[in-house]
Order: sequence, then structure tokens, then C-alpha cells
Amino acid sequence: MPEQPEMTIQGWGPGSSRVATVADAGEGAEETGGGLELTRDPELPLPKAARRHLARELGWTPRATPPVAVGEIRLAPSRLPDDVRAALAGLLGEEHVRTDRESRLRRAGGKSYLDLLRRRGGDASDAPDAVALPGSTAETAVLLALCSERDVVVVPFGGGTSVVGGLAGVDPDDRPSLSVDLSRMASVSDVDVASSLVTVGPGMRGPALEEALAEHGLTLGHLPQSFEFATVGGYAATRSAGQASTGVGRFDDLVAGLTLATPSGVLELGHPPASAAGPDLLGLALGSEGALGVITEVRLRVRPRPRTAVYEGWSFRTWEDGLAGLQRLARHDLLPDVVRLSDPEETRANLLNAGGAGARLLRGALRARGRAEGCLLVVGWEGLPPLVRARRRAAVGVLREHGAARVGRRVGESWRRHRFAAPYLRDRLMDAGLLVETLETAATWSALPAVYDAVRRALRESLGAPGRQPLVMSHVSHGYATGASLYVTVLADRDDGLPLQQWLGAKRAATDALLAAGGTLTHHHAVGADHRPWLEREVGPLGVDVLRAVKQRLDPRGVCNPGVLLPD
Ligand SMILES: Cc1cc2nc3c(=O)[nH]c(=O)nc-3n(C[C@H](O)[C@H](O)[C@H](O)COP(=O)(O)OP(=O)(O)OC[C@H]3O[C@@H](n4cnc5c(N)ncnc54)[C@H](O)[C@@H]3O)c2cc1C
Repeated sequence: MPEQPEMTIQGWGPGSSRVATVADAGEGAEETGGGLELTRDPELPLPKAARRHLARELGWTPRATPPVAVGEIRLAPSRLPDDVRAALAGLLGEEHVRTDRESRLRRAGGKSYLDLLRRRGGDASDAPDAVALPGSTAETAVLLALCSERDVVVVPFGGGTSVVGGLAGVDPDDRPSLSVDLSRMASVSDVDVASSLVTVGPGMRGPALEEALAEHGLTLGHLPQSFEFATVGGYAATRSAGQASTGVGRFDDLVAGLTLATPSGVLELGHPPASAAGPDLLGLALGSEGALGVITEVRLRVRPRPRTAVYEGWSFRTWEDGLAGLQRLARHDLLPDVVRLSDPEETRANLLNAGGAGARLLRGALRARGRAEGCLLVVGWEGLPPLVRARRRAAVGVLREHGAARVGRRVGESWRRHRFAAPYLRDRLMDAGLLVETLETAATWSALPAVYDAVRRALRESLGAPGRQPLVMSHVSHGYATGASLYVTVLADRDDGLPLQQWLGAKRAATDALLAAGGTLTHHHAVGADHRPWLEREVGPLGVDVLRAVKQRLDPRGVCNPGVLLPD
């Protein structure tokens, strides 16, 4: 099994800051050659043009705001009772129960802007009291029963990439907390090529899984931006969506079954290929965020590795033209596997951040076509060559009808090569005194324009001040016949005095605004601790009661990740 390196404590990436590349399309993939670098090596500074653009747009003065040394991060002593520790060590083995500083710090919180601010500022008050590493479903079930009996909170830990406070371990009763790290359960246990099914441990990360599947000519094709670190169990627990989810489906669509260990016993859920035996209980575990128990095994639907991949860039004159074009593609089931339409702000920022001769050429080509201010669309098709050709031909006709101009393969290929690089860039921007965060929602095609306007207005009003404006950049991705998700990246001059409050206020305003305009609370980041005050707005009071009743049955003492999902 390939090595799965630990993540750095105060930012993104393993010890060394290399950018991930994935062996995506299979043999026969079209080679489109070098190309435009939309994101540079993480060690390099932002291109000057991008820095000037940000300083002008934001009223930001670049300044050094480095994190405190890891050794200075404050960590309270572990509160795990000695006898519980001994019982866990008896169950799992001494080496799989840890209370040392590094193990606890590495499982403190996730990777949201708020998480990073805390860790960079030396605060690890959300660190677990101990870390346990079970090796099987049976061990996990016994561990959960023990923790329930002894009132120890259990927070499942996959890759630690939650961006909604999913790992904060908040407990109204302030009981000791145990991070249950699934990294020992990280292998493929069964491959059924004939049925396109594989069974995988929850701690397996994307790169290791794709590598194992490639040996059988298979792929899962789930590629979130957190691909390098996020795990199969985390994907299932948060209902994640990958960059190609328009084509291959969201992670929920890829799960054929799973095992959920709870304090009350073990549930085996999902019956491929299909069953009509009452409501599908699998849906209760997907998106359960550790609040109902620990996912200890996942059965996934896989597919043959694509024989070809075509990625390219297009440019629309306006955002409205772009949305109309995508909507039309969606209605006729012609959406490519990857669809990403950037608004004018995101398009401009991407072009400025791109370095090298390729970027200059592209900027020139766009200007020549009167598209310097347009909206960039990246599209990608993968699969069997004749199908890719036919789907592309049909989609291209629609794009042209909506006034899109083709800007070529280099743009698409460059996006593909650098699509996992943005989190590294975020660390550098934070080092220079910036607020950098993202949020996401989904809306029907009819509601999308209003949601887009509402979120942008709310963020601008909340983060704007005399001489200071946030930069709000959006893109639409993950298309459906009924609508699409909207992903928003915000950059602003950080309020060094009250940085947490600055973002909390903006996030509150944006969430209220997007819900009022008809957006969903989240399209793929999940609820966590950050969104739970709004859950009732989406599922209603009776919906919350139903979830509470299920939790009460599976987790009667409320030890399973009590700080997420359900409102207080
Ligand atoms: C830079 C960056 C980019 C991202 N890009 C995307 C993206 O493109 N698409 C997307 O959907 N998300 C994205 N995310 C969010 C995050 O990666 C996803 O939510 C991911 O699914 C979390 O997986 P994980 O293994 O890291 O889970 P963790 O962060 O470890 O846990 C997430 C939640 O699930 C629970 N959990 C974890 N494992 C289990 C388990 N085995 N059983 C029960 N509960 C469990 C945890 O307790 C927690 O509440 C991104 C995050 C970052 C930081």
C-alpha cells in the first residue's frame, strides 16, 4: 500500500510542499502537451501582477503574518481517565492509543480558515484528549460501546480536511474526547470486476485508492480538491462531491453499501444492485458526519479507466450567457464530465495568477476576441473515444449557439494539472495577511442568479470598510438537470485584531442570504459545527426530530461527535 503521509499541523500538505499530480486518464489518453500554468509551484511567490491586482482591489498591504512555531501551540493536558486508556490499550494494543502532543495536535480540528487561524495563532483548545487507531469493525464496535459506557466523546478522523468544523469535538457536557483515526483501515479488501464493485477501508485516501484500482483497469473518479488527504470514510460521512462529479456522480452516488459501527451495534447498509425493501437506510449513514457512529467499510461502484480524456477552455462574453449555455446543456443531458464556469472576477484572478508565456498568449488571444472581461469555462470529457467525440461534438454545438468562443486545450490541460494546488496557495496568502475562505451552495437553475447576487452582496457588505473591499470570486460546477452548485472564494484584508469574528460575521451574513434566496445550506462541504444552527431551516423541525430519534437509538448517551449536524 502506498505511504499516506501525515498532514502539516498549521496548513496544507505533507512536510514538503509538493503539488499533487494524479495519474488520471488511462492509457491512450490524449497528450495535449505543456501549457499554461494557472497555479505556480507553491514555493514561489504570487506573480507581481496578481499581487498588484489584489492590493488594488482589496486595499490590502502585503505584510508578514507567519504562524507561531508549532512548539508554541498551547495544548491542555489529556483528560482521558487512566482506566479508559488502559482498557483501550488492552483492546487495540498500546501503540494504537496515543496521548502524546504531536498525535493530539495533528487531529485538532480540520482545515477551514477558522481552523487554520486558530492553529497559526497557537490555539489547540479543540484538540482531542487522546487518539485511538482501531484496526477492524469489531474493534471499533467494542471501542464505541466502551466510550458510551464511560462517557467519552468519539470523533472519527479520516483525512482531517473538514472545512465546516466537523472535527471540533464540541460537547455541551465537556466530556473527554477521543479522536478515532481510521488510517489503519486503509486497504482494498475485495474487488468484484464483473459487478464493478470494490470494498475499501474508510481510511484509504484518493491517491492510494486510484493506484490500487488502476491495477485492475478501474477507477472511482472521485476527485475533490482535497483528494491528496481526504479519505473514503470522510467522503461518505460528508457526502462529498469531486471535480468530475457532473459526470461520475457525487460520492453518495458511488456508494453501493457500507458498514456503520455504532454504540448500539453494527449496521450493514446497502444492497446492490438495487432493492425496494422499504426506505433506503444507507441514506442515513451518508452525511452522518460521525454523529451516528463510525463508518468502517465502504462498498464502491467503480468503472473502467477512461481510454481518453479531453479538457479544454471556452470563454463566454457574460456570466448570464454562461449560465444559459450550461442550463441548456443540462436540459439535454449534454453536460461534460467536468464543468467549471468562472465569473468575471474569478476569470480575471486566474489569468493574473497564471505565469509564463502561455498565460501571455492566452490573455492576448482573449483580448483579440474581445473576451478580456469574459467568463472562462473549463470542460472535460473522459471515457471511450467514440463516446467522448460524440458527446463533445453535441456539446460544442450548444456552447457556440450561446456565444462561447473556444480558447483551447492548453487551458483545460493546465487546469487539470494544477487542480490540487490551490490549498497550498492559501497558506501563502494567509502568511501575507489575507483572509482566504470558500463557501458553497446549490440552487436550481431558476434560483441560481438570485443566490449568486445575494451571496456576493452579503459578503461585500460584511467585509467591506472604507478603503477596503473583499474580492468575491465564484464558479458554477457540479451540474444537474435541475441546477448546479455555486462555489465562492473570498479574499479580504485580514482584520489582525479580530480575525475570527471578521469571518464569522461574513459567513453568517452569506449563509442567511443564500438560504433566503433559495440556495441549499451546503452542496458538498456538509453541516459540521459551522452550519448546524441553520439545519432546521433546510430540513424543518420535524426533520431534525427524526434525526435526533435515530441518534438516540444508535447512540443513546450521545457520545458520537455531538458537536456536529444536529442543532443544540
Ligand atoms: C483545501 C480543501 C479542498 C476541499 N475540496 C473539496 C471538494 O472538492 N469537494 C468536497 O466535497 N469537499 C472538499 N473539501 C472538504 C473535505 O475535504 C471533505 O468534506 C472530505 O469529504 C472530508 O474527508 P476527510 O477524510 O478529510 O474527513 P475528516 O475531515 O477527517 O472528517 C469529516 C467529517 O466526517 C467524519 N468522519 C470522517 N471519517 C469518518 C468515518 N469513517 N465514519 C464516520 N464519520 C467520519 C468526521 O468526524 C467529520 O465530522 C475540501 C477541503 C479542503 C481543506
